[in-house]
This record gives sequence, structure tokens and C-alpha cells, in this order.
Amino acid sequence: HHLSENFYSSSCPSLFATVKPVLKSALSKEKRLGASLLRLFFHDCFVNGCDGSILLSDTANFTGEQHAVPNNGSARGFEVIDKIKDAVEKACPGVVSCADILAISARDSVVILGGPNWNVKLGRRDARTASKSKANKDIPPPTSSLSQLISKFAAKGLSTKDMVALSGGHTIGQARCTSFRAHIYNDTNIDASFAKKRRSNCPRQSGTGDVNLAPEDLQTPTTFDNNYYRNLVKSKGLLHSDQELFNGGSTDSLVRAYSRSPGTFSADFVAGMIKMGDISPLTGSKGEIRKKCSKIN
Ligand code: HEM
Ligand SMILES: [Ca+2]
Ligand SMILES: [Ca+2]
Repeated sequence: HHLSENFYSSSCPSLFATVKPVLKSALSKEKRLGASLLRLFFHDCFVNGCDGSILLSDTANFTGEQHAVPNNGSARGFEVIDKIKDAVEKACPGVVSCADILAISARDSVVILGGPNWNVKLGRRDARTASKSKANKDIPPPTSSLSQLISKFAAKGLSTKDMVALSGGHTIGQARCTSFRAHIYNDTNIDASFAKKRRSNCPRQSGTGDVNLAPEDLQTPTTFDNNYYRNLVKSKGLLHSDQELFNGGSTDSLVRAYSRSPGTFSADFVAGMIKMGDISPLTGSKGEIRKKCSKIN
């Protein structure tokens, strides 16, 4: 396969200039959407590669990935992708894939929220299929141990370092009580005052307050910075899986390094994003260029 930065430079020269303003306007209304789009890209790439599979809606005779456990009730931002796709279709009809639009949107979201910039590789085509079962199997749950996180990323060709750096995506965005309840009530590797604060809006009883939100990064939930790691070294990770990265194991030193050096984090995050974006893309004549991101042509 061959993805390249200039894939659309003659077929759609206005691509980047078309995407960015639509995103800027959406994020000016709700910054969290930037986080939601970054997460959509991760959840796309981990299931059959970065092929836009997560964007396909369920229909009467098609079951996609949006109701798989890791996505159901938490994957969001689809309307923004649809809006960007409409703008891109006006500028360059039938040329740019939804998989690439998602990759560009994830990058632009990070930049708009203050994070590093990089050149996105392009040329992915869109899948005509999706896999709910693989979404359930390949995307790590927040209950994961460090060794489970390492192996789920290794299964996608990503190193432990990539895993720790990409987890820094949790410097932005929100999680539901149901995703962090067990950590704040049952785990002991958590700062007591932080646990108390999070318990105040996430009742112990499952079934109550399940969808109440808390910021993944208690310091700066709408800024892309290294505070995620600074929280971890203080035992203020929100998810069980977050705190696993700094819990006396092999990744402690890397978390400490990122907590001290925003530049090192940025460089490793970018390298990880480029590697994640390379996971088994459809190229050449495989797949299709969807007209609408939510359904196959
Ligand atoms: C390392 C394994 C990971 C686990 C176990 C994990 C788990 C989760 C969970 C449980 C949530 C909250 C869902 C909810 O309750 O609504 C979440 C949110 C989020 N995740 Fe991850 N995640 C991981 C890695 C990543 C990676 C690699 C990225 C991107 C590079 C990422 C980006 C995000 C973002 C931005 C949000 C907030 C989304 C929003 O506010 O809409 N995560 N993650
Ligand atoms: Ca996919
Ligand atoms: Ca932050």
C-alpha cells in the first residue's frame, strides 16, 4: 500500500482548506467535538484498519460498528464528518474518501485544541463492510491491565511506546461514569481527594448516573497538552486503564518523561498517529469512495 501526503494535490487541491473551516466552526460551538473526532479515528483504525468502517450507520439489513460496546452511547461526532464530507463533495465530487476525511479531521482537531501539527498521509479508500464483533474484540476496554493494553496495540503493529503516547489523547474529552466507576470506588492506586471529587457525580450504584460525564484530564480537558501524564504521576488518572500506565510497571519511566517534557510527548504522539493511520488501509481499486460517509454507495 502507498499512502502519501500529496495524494489529492491535483485531484482536490482545496481539500485542507475545505475541511478546516467546517471543523473550526463546529469546535467553536463545542470543543469536545475535537476529542470525539480524535477518538473516532482511533476506533476506526483499530477495526479492519483506517477504512471508515466506524462511520457506517446500522440499517434494517446492515449491522455496523456503532453499537459495539466500545462505541455504543459514546462514539460521537458523526454529524461533523457528514458536514465536512458534504463540503468536500461540493469542491471535489467523488474524489476524497471518508477514511481520509476522518484522518484529516483528527489531525486538525488536535491542532485547533493547541496540540502538535503533522502531515497526514492520504490515499485510503472506504470499506463496504464493518465488523461489530471485531470492534468488540480489538478495541481495548477501560478495565484493561497494562499487559492487555500492550498486547491489543501490539496486535495492530503498535509498540508500547506508541500505546503510551497515543493514550495521551485522553488530554482532551470526557468519559461516562460507567467507564470509570470501578476505578474510583474499587481501586486503591488513586488519589483520595480525586476519587472523592469524581464520586460526587458518579454514584456507586450501577444503573444510576451511568452517563454522567467527567473530564479525562482534570486540568485542561479542552487543551491538547501533557497534563494527562502529570495527572497520572499524581494518581489522578480517570480510567483504570489510564492509571495502569503509571502503576509501578514498565511504562512508569515513559509517563514520567512525558509529564516533564511536552516536546517529547508531542513528537511521540505524532509518530504514533502516523503509524496508527497506516494500519491496513484499502488502496488502489479496493473499497470505494463513499458519497455519504454513513452508508455504502
Ligand atoms: C489505551 C487504550 C484506551 C482505552 C482503554 C480507552 C478508553 C476510553 C474510554 C472508556 C473513553 C470514555 C468513553 C465514554 O465513557 O464515553 C475514552 C474516551 C476518549 N478516548 Fe480513549 N481509550 C484508549 C486509547 C485512546 C487513544 C489511542 C486515543 C486517541 C489517540 C483516545 C482518545 C480518546 C478521546 C479523545 C476520548 C474522549 C472522547 C469524547 O469526549 O467524546 N483513546 N477512551
Ligand atoms: Ca475501520
Ligand atoms: Ca489537556
